[in-house]
Amino acid sequence: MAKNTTNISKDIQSRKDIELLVDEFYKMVIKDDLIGHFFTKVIELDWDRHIPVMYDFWETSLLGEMKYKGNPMLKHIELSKKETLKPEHYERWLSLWKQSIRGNFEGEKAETAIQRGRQIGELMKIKIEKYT
Ligand code: HEM
Repeated sequence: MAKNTTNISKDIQSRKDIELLVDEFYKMVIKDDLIGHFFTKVIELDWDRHIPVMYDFWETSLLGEMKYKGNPMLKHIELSKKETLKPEHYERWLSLWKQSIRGNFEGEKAETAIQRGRQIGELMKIKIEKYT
């Protein structure tokens, strides 16, 4: 059998794994024709601040380290007031999230990460419709 030279077949287990995942995700996001501009034009993100927040968010969600203390719903309600978040935006977000997970990890946490992304996205859609 060919030697596995990638880290596929390894589950998400550490902060380092989360960092790799989030970095891979954002590499795709900023180039994306449908949602990239939310991060580069609608909000001119301070990446040095935003990226560690995302590491903390996913570390909290997947590894149970209670590092993230923000309110993502509120952030996206405010975002959607600037440019409406539509179903196709959530779909693309989820599709990129899935690609970055499936391309790098495999296992229980990897599946949980996909489920969480989907569930939180669904919840955002409902809340944003209600509050914008
Ligand atoms: C339509 C899809 C989405 C778009 C276009 C989007 C875009 C953005 C943008 C532009 C920000 C920065 C907001 C700011 O700092 O003012 C942000 C923050 C964030 N997003 Fe999303 N997002 C989407 C979906 C999601 C989903 C489904 C999740 C979670 C599973 C998520 C988690 C977060 C978190 C945790 C933050 C950081 C909030 C904070 O600073 O405390 N996003 N998003």
